[in-house]
Amino acid sequence: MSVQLGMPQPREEAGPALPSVPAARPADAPAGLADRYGRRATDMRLSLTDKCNLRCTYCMPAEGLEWLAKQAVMTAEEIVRIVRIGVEQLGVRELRLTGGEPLVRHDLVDIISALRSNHPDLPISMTTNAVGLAKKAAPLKAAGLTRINVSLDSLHEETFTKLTRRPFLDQVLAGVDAAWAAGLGPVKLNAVLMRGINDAESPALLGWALDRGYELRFIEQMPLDADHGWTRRNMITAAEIREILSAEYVLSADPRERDGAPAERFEVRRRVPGLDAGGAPSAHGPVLGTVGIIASVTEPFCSDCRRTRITAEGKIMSCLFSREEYDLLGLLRSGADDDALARRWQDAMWIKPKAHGMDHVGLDAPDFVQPDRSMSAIGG
Ligand SMILES: Nc1nc2c(ncn2[C@@H]2O[C@H](COP(=O)(O)OP(=O)(O)OP(=O)(O)O)[C@@H](O)[C@H]2O)c(=O)[nH]1
Ligand SMILES: C[S@@+](CC[C@H](N)C(=O)[O-])C[C@H]1O[C@@H](n2cnc3c(N)ncnc32)[C@H](O)[C@@H]1O
Ligand code: SF4
Ligand code: SF4
Repeated sequence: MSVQLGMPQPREEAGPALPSVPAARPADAPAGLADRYGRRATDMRLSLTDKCNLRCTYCMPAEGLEWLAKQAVMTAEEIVRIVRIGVEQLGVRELRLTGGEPLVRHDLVDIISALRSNHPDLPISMTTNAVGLAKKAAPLKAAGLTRINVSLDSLHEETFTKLTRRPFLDQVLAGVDAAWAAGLGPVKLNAVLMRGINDAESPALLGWALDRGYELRFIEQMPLDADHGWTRRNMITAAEIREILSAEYVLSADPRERDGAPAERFEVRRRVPGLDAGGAPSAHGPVLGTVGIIASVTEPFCSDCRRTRITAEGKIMSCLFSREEYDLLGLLRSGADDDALARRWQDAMWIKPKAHGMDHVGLDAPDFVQPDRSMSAIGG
């Protein structure tokens, strides 16, 4: 779909009317990427590609999903310029590279080197499925990548293959270890729990991660799958996750500040028979590590959201569930200067929805409309 410069680009799907004409950003609006609800985005999530070599059931369809044309995707130079504007003019304080699968970009190492040379102190992390990471972890570290998050839903080949529709578990495990060995820690792992598929494996997956010093996070499935198969009733909730884990572990609030993070962190101790019925942590059980729970659906964290997203084709998405996108790359390619690009970005962020793409919280609300893009195409 071609995009008109300066105009919000409504998604094409049928559904309830889009929000009314956005309020203009007032002249006295706070600096940076502020919005109408008093939040300020300092965490930039940039999608390097819409392509992926896995097809996770909660994200992509089994087949199909046309890739963007090569010329529609931001080049390395364009990415570097957009990040520079974000950091130098708009208060971006951390950068997350995502996709699609960032590792499928052949110029990934060059992009990271260029970003690092412009921004010596910027935390630059990457979220990846780790297929092919074993060979690339050391070069990525050398180029200046700070740390890495890996998606790993199961340690069982059959379950892994069922969920990702590809038989690459060994490669992913090798990638996780290589990331650790290369110094890309702390290594965080993401597991989306799917009822009847990998939910029962969650305590074992946690034990495996704790043994190795990886920080595992369990994620509530969001309605961002290309197949539109998500239902509120079928998803595994944060409360259920805590319940499943409590058979083997005692979780207690991590005293560290959450600081706008999607994951609520818990310290983990092994459950010792004889603990009180409320599961109070045993004075005897040592803390084995932490686990995170990302409860976007049942315990949303939108009121403290600090994220701004740029899709692989250079569109600004103020929210993961935005139904409106603003074209930054088109403006850049038209010859606009940095100030004009910064203003466009600020305008787009000013009208960031309150939560979940709407003016109220609720992925299960009757007026929620699932974006027609899958998570892979938005940039998770
Ligand atoms: N609702 C919502 N969920 C998000 C958003 N960003 C990420 N998530 C969810 O959080 C999960 C983990 O994201 P990651 O890319 O690993 O990064 P993170 O947890 O945000 O960041 P770190 O803990 O700092 O590494 C994703 O798989 C999504 O399910 C967001 O903006 N909104
Ligand atoms: C879209 S992927 C992109 C990066 C990389 N391909 C990966 O899988 O890590 C980013 C994150 O989104 C998560 N994700 C994808 N679809 C999701 C959904 N429907 N609900 C919740 N998280 C989802 C994945 O588990 C992954 O951790
Ligand atoms: S983008 Fe990430 S979550 Fe989506 S299919 Fe690829 S590996 Fe799976
Ligand atoms: S759903 Fe939107 S507002 Fe809520 S945390 Fe995610 S990006 Fe932020």
